[in-house]
Amino acid sequence: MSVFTPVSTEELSAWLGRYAVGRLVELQGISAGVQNSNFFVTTTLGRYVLTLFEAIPRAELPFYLHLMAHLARHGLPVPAPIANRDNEYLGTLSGRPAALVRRLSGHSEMTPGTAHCACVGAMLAGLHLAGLSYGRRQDNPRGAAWRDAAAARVRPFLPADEQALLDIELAFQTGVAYDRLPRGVIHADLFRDNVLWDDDRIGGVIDFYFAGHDALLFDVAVTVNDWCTTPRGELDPSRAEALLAAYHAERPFEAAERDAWPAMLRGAALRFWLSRAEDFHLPKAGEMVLVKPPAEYRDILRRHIAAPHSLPV
Ligand SMILES: Nc1ncnc2c1ncn2[C@@H]1O[C@H](COP(=O)(O)OP(=O)(O)O)[C@@H](O)[C@H]1O
Ligand SMILES: N[C@@H](CCOP(=O)(O)O)C(=O)O
Repeated sequence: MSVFTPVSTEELSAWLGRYAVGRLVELQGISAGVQNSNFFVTTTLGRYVLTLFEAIPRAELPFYLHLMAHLARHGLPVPAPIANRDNEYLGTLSGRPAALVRRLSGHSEMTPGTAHCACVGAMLAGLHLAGLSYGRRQDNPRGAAWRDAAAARVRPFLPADEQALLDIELAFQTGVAYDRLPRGVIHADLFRDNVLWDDDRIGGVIDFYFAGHDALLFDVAVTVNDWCTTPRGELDPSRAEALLAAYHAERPFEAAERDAWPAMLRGAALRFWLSRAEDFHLPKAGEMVLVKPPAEYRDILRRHIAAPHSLPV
C-alpha cells in the first residue's frame, strides 16, 4: 500500500483550483509503489496521477519533474507534469511536496518475451539520447557514494558468506572506471513494474525518482537484470540479446562499454541487493515498505561473478 499521507476530496478540490485541469470527479489511492503516496485523480478534463513525496528532499524534486517534462517534450511516453497557475510543477498538499502528472495508459507485463525486451531496449536508448540535451544535473542518488555507505550499514546484518561476497564485490567495483564510460541521465530503476503496456506498445515509462547522471551502461545493466532474468535467477540469453540489439541499433555500444559490461551487470545487481537488504534489515520508521527479496539480487550477483556475460552485439 502506498498511501502514507491521506488526502481528502475537499482538500484536493480546493488544491486543484490552482490548476487548469477542471473539477475533481474521483480520487483513488494507488496500492503499488514503495516510495511515495500516489493517487489516481479524475477530473472533468482528464486523468492524472497525484504524488505526495514522502522522502525526497523538496530541493531535489525539480530535477525529476523537469526531466519528465523534457522527455515528454521529446516524444517519449513519460508522465508530463502539469503546471499550476503560477507555472510551477511542484506544489504543497497535506503538508507534503506534491505534483500532478498525466496518467498514462497500460499495465505492467511481469512475464515479458523477446518482443517486449526489444521494445524496452529501444525505449531505453531513446531515453538516453533525449536525456543528453537535458540541462539540469544531479548525480545518481544510488551511485558509488551511496553504495559504499549502504554496504557499511547492512554488512553487520549479513551472514559470513554474504559479508565475504559483499567485500569482494565492493573491492571489485571500486576498480571499475564508471567515469570513462559514456554518461548521461539514467532512469536507474527501469524494472518491469515501471513500464506500462498498451497491448504490445509501451504506453508509459514511470517512476523517475531514482534518476540521475551516471554511466548509461549501468542503466542498461539494471534493465537487463530485471527484464531478462529467469525465475531461477539465470540470464535468459534470447531476451538479453533482443534488448541489447534493439538498444545498440539506436545507440551503438562503444568498445569501452563492451569491456565494462560484465562489471556493470555485477554493479547493477549489487545496487539492488543493497537497497533491498537495507529495506529488509533497517526498515524506516513509519514507512509502509513493500520489501522485495534481497536474496534474489544476491543470487543474480553470484551468477554474474561465476558466469560473466558478454555483450552479444
Ligand atoms: N503516470 C502514471 N500513469 C499511470 N499509472 C501510474 C503513473 N504513475 C504511477 N502509476 C501507478 O502507480 C503505481 C505506483 O507508482 P510508482 O511511481 O512505482 O510509486 P513509488 O514512487 O511509490 O515507487 C504504479 O505501479 C502504477 O500503477
Ligand atoms: N525496483 C526496485 C525497488 C524500487 O521500487 P519502485 O516501486 O519505486 O520501482 C527493486 O525491485 O528492488
